[in-house]
Amino acid sequence: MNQKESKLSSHHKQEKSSSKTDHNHPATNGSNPDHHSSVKKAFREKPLLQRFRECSNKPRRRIEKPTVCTWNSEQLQALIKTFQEYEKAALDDVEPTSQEQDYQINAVSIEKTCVIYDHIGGTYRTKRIEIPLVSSLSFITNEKHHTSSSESPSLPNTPPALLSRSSSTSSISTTKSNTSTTSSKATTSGMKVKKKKNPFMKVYKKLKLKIANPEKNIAKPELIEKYFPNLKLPDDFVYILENERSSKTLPTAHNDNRCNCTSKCVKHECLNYLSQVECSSDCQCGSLCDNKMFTNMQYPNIVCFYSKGKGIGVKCNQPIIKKGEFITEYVGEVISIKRFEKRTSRKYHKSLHHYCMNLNENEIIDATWMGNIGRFINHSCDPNACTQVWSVNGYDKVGIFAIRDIMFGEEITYNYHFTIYDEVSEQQVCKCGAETCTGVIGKKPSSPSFSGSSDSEADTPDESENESEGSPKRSLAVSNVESNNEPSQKKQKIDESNSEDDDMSENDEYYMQFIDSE
Ligand SMILES: C[S@@+](CC[C@H](N)C(=O)[O-])C[C@H]1O[C@@H](n2cnc3c(N)ncnc32)[C@H](O)[C@@H]1O
Repeated sequence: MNQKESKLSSHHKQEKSSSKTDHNHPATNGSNPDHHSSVKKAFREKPLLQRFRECSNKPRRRIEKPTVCTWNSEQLQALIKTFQEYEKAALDDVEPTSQEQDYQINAVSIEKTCVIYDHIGGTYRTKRIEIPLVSSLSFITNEKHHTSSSESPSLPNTPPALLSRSSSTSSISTTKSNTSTTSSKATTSGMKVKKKKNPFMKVYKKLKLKIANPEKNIAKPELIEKYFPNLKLPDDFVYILENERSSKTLPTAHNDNRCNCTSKCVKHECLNYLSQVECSSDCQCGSLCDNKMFTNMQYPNIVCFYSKGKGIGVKCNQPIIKKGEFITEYVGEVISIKRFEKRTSRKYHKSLHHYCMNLNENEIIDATWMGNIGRFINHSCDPNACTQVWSVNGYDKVGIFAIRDIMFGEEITYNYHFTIYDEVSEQQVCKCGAETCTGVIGKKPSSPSFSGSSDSEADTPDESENESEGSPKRSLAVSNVESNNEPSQKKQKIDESNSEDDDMSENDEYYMQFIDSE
């Protein structure tokens, strides 16, 4: 315990013992008015110097107004580091046990601002952090820490907050801030080891963003842990299970999607399956229907990993994924072409990675901000998987299927058939490493404006091949589904009466803020 802390704790002890005496001793009973006035009188009669000494010796609680510091998002990492160091120092004072644990520190901003509020050696320090909306931080340290048997367990109803191992010497709070950055109201929070709450749920609820049913559609932390065993989910990304439709597309009628199977739908035999249509819930084969891969999310065991030079990738985590097997759906936000063009022209210029996938002639799947494991699958010029558009309950969906056997540990890839949709953007350098690598991902369309059409020809290398590794090229691109798997379904109707595509959606506003805050 440092000097300040020991001083403080002795003050507290004195204070505690004196207050105990005050309340228990009949002569000092605070409810006795005669006693009060006689004490006051005696005090007043003492010489000034003695009165002063008595007052200054009296233990006083230090109440310091928290000072508010503003932190931008870049300083956040440093802040967390400081905080971790502080935690380590504080923990040295705690009785050690043999326990070794991993500690997770989380910070989630609910409304732009998160306040870290800690208390060291009797001094309060409050730090306000400005984090982009719906941003979370999650740091897992594997360092050995001493743990105290008196360590408090998780605090159940705490708001998403920066969590740390704390003792009585530290506390952390989150704050709600509307538009003002100066007024803040701290609420108490506490430490927790490996908190299992899903932070995005609260964030999304608070911000009223367009996730129609967050309870149902936002993945549970367990699932995220499964897919990202040694990686952290990007801070600005929400893992969703099904497409979110911000475009007003109506489903096509699908009650005529009855297959001819009599007792059991078997893949490659079921007529629906062969025409890339998933059987609906009213399939006569009931629970024996084997053609509900999208709805039942029948994905093999796959995981994300760091794929050198390409960012995050996805690999096979089971002995084999058989040729033809469904791997995953490409899930994201389904938006109209118009909205896609707006977003790309205004927001995605700075993006290093691209997550837009052509769905049909009206719609794009944008997995930039929300999506599933499908959005992490990388491109290869010699891929082992492909994309197909299927009709699922009247809606188009993109599935990723194995085109050959994929063995354990092998990276799953498909050919993006990227279309670069403006004249200024550069093509991305391809680092797939295949013998047949064309050098770049996709090529520019002949027309400068985005047509949404698929370009399935082999990509051709150009002078960008010689681009140095250190300066990644930025491009604006959209992936295209394999041309031989063009949507087999009926055209989907846009609900004209309710189309708001010219307006900024709530999500768009959020994205703008996010980009602006970078
Ligand atoms: C759909 S994302 C794939 C996931 C991405 N790697 C990530 O970390 O989020 C597509 C982006 O990944 C990168 N990428 C995918 N395949 C690549 C490849 N073969 N070579 C270089 N970059 C690749 C590109 O930046 C591309 O725009």
